[in-house]
Amino acid sequence: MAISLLFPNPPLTNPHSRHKPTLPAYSSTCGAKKKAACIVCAKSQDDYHATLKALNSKGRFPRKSLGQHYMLNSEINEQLVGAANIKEGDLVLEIGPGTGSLTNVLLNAGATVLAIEKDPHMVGLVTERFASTERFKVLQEDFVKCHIHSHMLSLFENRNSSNAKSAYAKVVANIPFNISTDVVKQLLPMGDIFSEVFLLLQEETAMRLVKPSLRTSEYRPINIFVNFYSEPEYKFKVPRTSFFPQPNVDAAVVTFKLKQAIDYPSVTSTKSFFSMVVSIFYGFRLCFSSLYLLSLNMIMSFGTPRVHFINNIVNSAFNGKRKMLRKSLQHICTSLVIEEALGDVGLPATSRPEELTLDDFVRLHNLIVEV
Ligand SMILES: C[S@@+](CC[C@H](N)C(=O)[O-])C[C@H]1O[C@@H](n2cnc3c(N)ncnc32)[C@H](O)[C@@H]1O
Repeated sequence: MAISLLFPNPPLTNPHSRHKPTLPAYSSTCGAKKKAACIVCAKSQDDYHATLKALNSKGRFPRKSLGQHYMLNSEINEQLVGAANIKEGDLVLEIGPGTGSLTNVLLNAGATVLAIEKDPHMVGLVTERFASTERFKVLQEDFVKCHIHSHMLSLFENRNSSNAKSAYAKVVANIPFNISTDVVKQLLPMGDIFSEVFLLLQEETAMRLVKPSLRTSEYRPINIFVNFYSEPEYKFKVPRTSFFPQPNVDAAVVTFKLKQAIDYPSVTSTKSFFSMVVSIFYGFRLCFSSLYLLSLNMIMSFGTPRVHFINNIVNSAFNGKRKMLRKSLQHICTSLVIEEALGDVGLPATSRPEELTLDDFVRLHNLIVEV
């Protein structure tokens, strides 16, 4: 009883506050709907009380630094798993399982789930919760730093091939909002591993990634990146009241259908293409050999060169200024050559980066950059 006074539903107390109330033991029955029943405990349902009970069992409070906003609405988890069309035998990567509410729905759909969770207490919680199934594995790692490509490859190798339905895995996750861009940048170039990525993101981020308009300040190099590697789609809005603790913003589910390397836009070099995109947007004067050295440096430090290289390029791009292309590309060739190339692409000589589509960037790159 006391717990509902401390955290009325919807919660009035901010559990991210420094003045944390003590959580008393919660002892009521959960009264689950059969649809969302846990594969371990047929009565469990991941609603408000079950989530508090789970956190309480480990003496945990949601941590803001880990973006811990837990999903209280099983219907949304069902909708997310339904949108991802998860079937028996599918291999799914989940980032941040938390108390395991989404994991539970994925497992119930017949998936084998690899979860990456940073918080050791949550790792303990889901390990116990799903101890009875061999279709669940959790690694205590920071997703931003982990070698997800090699984890997935070894999972594919160890998978019982008779059970495997697809040569590709999917990503289905309610991720912490603060690592959204890192997750997107890391996963989208992995079309050799994943067919689709389904993410619950902050709604504003979802709109920026999926529906940026040309000629607006929302249009950025990350949009070129997203469309280069995937076909993004906005699925549905998730109101902030679905989470505990309630965030200050609404969320949305987006999907990225990953392209195979053979379907990437035809550029002579991915490296020089993204370098050029950044140069165009922000007028950097780094020559490609400097960028190449930078990428070698990253090979040494991180081990996954291509992704981290591009991460760096796109990250840098967020901080710059916008200029006309004939100015920002002067370190590559003369204004005259740039104006001619723009003409060949069918664009005015005064074009600015936010006026170019992905296809325009590709054509321009292939006209002016000698690799
Ligand atoms: C928004 S909560 C979602 C929890 C759960 N999936 C749900 O729907 O209720 C995000 C989860 O990601 C975990 N997390 C935060 N940062 C992480 C990181 N860098 N790598 C892996 N997991 C992380 C948090 O501990 C938390 O469990």
